[in-house]
Amino acid sequence: MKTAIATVSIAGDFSEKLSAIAAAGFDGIEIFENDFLAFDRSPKDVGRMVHDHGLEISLFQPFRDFEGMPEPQRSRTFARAERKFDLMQEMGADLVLICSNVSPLAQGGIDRAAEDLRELGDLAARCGIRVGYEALAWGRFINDHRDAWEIVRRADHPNIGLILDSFHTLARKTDPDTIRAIPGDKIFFVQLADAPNFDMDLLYWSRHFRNMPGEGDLDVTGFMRAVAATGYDGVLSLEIFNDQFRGGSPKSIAVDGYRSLLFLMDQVRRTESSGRIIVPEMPDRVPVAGIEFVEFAADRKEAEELVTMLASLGFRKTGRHMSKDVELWRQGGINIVINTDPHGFAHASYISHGTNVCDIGLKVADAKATVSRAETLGAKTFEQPVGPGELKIPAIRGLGGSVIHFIDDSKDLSQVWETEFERVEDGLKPGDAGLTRIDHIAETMNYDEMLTWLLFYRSIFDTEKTAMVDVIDPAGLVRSQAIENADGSLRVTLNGAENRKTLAGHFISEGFGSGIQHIAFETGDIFQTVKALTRNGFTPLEISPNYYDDLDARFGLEEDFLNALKSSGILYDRDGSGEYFQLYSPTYGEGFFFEVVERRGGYKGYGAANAQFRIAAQKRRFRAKGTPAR
Ligand SMILES: O=C(O)c1ccc(O)c(O)c1
Ligand SMILES: [Mg+2]
Repeated sequence: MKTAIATVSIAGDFSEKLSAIAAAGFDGIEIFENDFLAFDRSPKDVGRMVHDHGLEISLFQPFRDFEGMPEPQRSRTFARAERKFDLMQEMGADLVLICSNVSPLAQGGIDRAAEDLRELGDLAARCGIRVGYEALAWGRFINDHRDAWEIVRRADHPNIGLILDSFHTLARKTDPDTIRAIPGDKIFFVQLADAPNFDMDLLYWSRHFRNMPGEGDLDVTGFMRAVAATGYDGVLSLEIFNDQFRGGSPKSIAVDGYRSLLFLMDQVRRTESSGRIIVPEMPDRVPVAGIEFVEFAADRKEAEELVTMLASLGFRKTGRHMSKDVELWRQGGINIVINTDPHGFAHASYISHGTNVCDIGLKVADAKATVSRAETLGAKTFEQPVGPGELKIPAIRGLGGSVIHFIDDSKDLSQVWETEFERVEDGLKPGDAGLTRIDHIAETMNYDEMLTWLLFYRSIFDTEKTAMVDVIDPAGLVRSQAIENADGSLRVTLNGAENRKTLAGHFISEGFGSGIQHIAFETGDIFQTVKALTRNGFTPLEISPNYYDDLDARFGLEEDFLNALKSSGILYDRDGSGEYFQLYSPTYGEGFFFEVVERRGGYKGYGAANAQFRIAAQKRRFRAKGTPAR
């Protein structure tokens, strides 16, 4: 498989783009003509620069408004094409993209267009150039790949072929399986892009909101399966027009792009065996069976406050590490590790972020295979020296430089707690609060980073994404989207802050980076949990009484039930299949907090409708504590 990416997809000037694209592992680039025109080096120099980066020019594009022009524009158009062919020869490009005509002067007619292309084919052949014809979704007469193919078929010229672009096909809801009938050798090039499912003008949608395959809602996999079935084994190229990417980090956008292509092709290979597209071998997406632990980095003093909160939530200290200053706190199936050791990764994480969740452990079937897939997809592996009595646990880097460890059922890893920790009695008497497992972890990041982490989780783990929801903070918008597996044993919410004044934005700026901002524990009975928490001295976040009036108005709740919610500060939601109860801890440090949830029936969400009221309450509490208003 040869991979490429269009220069429009990435921020920076032409040479920055090239460096980022080459470093990410692509074989080639599509030179978007304006990127060349804006650059002040000759076509020859550009060709040399591309070559010096170990890349090839896979495509030069776009040539606009070609087919179906009346005279005198027609002759002008052919003269313009000839000039561009000269330019391409100097650059060392041998494939040009012609997109379907959008000019008001254009005349329709499949045969007229086919004749124009045939004539252009002769001109191109003399220059050693091939021409690919692409239907823009908003083309004046040609806006469907089936019509573009019919024109190419009738042009019947070895130098004229078809260019497919997943966006144009899928945005118009054209069945991608219609591609299966096209001979693979007449498809000269394939462009790939995904997009979120918006109902908007096609051109505007395409020019501003495309994203990497796997980041959006289009069936790019279905499209690519159909392409693979034709026997096409040419270049797969990303052509992503995206406002955010234009201002993003060239390096990280390029890395995401490469990851998205590998992810896509790996999926295609598993479902379309007749295809001829070669992808590096990797294990399939990894099913996760749950969160085995979360680890906090802290110093001893700050750990005290954290431990007090955990104890009030019903956790007990059950283990002390054999050789390090590390404690294990447990309740139900939840393991919380508190690492105050003055050496190693956790300490480094504490130094740069303050007290924070520096590490999570995921339960998987095969920890080594998990790292192998992640590594093939460009994730960074993590290792640190193994101390006396410690196990070597496979790990990768996650959000904000944190670590994700993988625990499987192999003999040593499944015994990690018994091997590395000695049992202790904490001498405390807090009652167990009935917390059973981690329902979800919530990661906060800059909005610009959200797609990166969405793709990270979706490509490595067998997970899907939920729809994006808006969370209203009094100081701005935070967008939230969850990644989850089918049985709910892994749920991660990604929360993208657009500014620093929101609770989420404040957490990022004061914690020096993205990270886990809250952890939600599950209980089987929230009212019993509240009783235990009260006995343990836990004070929940207080919610405005106005919220409960509205709950009653919306759901018509029993008076006793409503009062029970209100007196305990429990937030409530309902969907078609079940109910959801949420209780919050006060915030800790720069805005970290715990949540307790109960799901009844098949409730699927995360209480998005309640988030605004929770945030307002948290901000009120910040102010009451005398912390500056935020
Ligand atoms: O938006 C455009 O004009 C445009 C140009 C070239 C393409 O390949 C494309 O998909 C869109
Ligand atoms: Mg295109």
